[in-house]
Amino acid sequence: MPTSRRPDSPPPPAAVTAVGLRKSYGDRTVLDGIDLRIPAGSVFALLGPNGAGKTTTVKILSTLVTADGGHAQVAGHDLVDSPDGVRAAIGVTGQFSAVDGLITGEENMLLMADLHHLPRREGRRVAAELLARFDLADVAKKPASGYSGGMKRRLDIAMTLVGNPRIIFLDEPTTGLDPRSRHTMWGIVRELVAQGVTVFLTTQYLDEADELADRIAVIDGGRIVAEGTAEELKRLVPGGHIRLRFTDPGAHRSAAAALADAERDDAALTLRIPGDGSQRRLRAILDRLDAAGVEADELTVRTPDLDDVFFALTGGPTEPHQTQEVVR
Ligand SMILES: Nc1ncnc2c1ncn2[C@@H]1O[C@H](COP(=O)(O)OP(=O)(O)OP(=O)(O)O)[C@@H](O)[C@H]1O
Repeated sequence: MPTSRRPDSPPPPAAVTAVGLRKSYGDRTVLDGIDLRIPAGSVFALLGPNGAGKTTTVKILSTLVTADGGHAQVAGHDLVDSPDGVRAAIGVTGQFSAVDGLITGEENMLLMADLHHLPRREGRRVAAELLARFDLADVAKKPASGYSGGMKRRLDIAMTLVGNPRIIFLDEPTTGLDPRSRHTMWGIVRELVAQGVTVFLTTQYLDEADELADRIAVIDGGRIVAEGTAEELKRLVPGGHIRLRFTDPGAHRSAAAALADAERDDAALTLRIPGDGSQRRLRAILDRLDAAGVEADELTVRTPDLDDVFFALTGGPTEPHQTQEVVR
């Protein structure tokens, strides 16, 4: 559930602002003028298909790559004037993990503690605390190469937190993880935000953005094509519908006659009726079918979701459409 703010409270300061960020590789424009404003303490999702420019945005904002144009501030530090200030305030975990598989989880953590110049005793304390918090205490003394994908991601985030960053960039944190590990990762993100950390995540998964983000920007071909809350984005697309499927052509014909506002597909023997899927709307449709003496073989309700937004804005879905089936 995204974090919420009291309506009368002043807007929080920005953790990240970017204006007109541009980047090209050769003659290929990868970012074509990206504007962002991410309030401190919120979760922001940059949602886009492969090659949209998500990782490039993260690399620029985390000072790993220089932009060709535009400017940005992260944690109040300008990327160009104060890259060290930016680096001191952020943590980044990417698709290419910082975890060294040849050493143990604990050794990876202690290495990070050394990089942050923590005194030895303090480093051990922080490492042990974070390993426990991320459910890695039992495997702390085993080489990280034997960890599962989810464990490696958790270790990666734990390593990032050694520096106590106020802003964390998570580049596709759940790509390749099984559903359980994805949910664990979502829990971790929520916990971070509860502690006041700002989370900037990139994702190809609409449900992930929907689940976690206060605001979502949809990026496609290096441009932000829409930005808003999940609800605002869903309002951009036409409403849902109720779909009836028949096996008997006669029943299909009778139902079509009874439901004059239905869109009819004679080949598939389906009817598609605009509607919000509310109980009242469903009852009205079923009553009309009953009155006509026909019964549908399948009834599905489809409410607009981020898939639809994605489809409308980028010209293609990233995942198969999910339908909520209510009667079969
Ligand atoms: N160092 C580079 N040299 C040349 N092209 C690059 C370089 N880095 C990225 N690109 C190109 O820039 C485009 C955007 O890449 P980017 O990694 O930012 O996309 P992405 O949205 O993160 O996609 P993915 O989900 O696949 O990681 C891609 O077409 C990619 O091939």
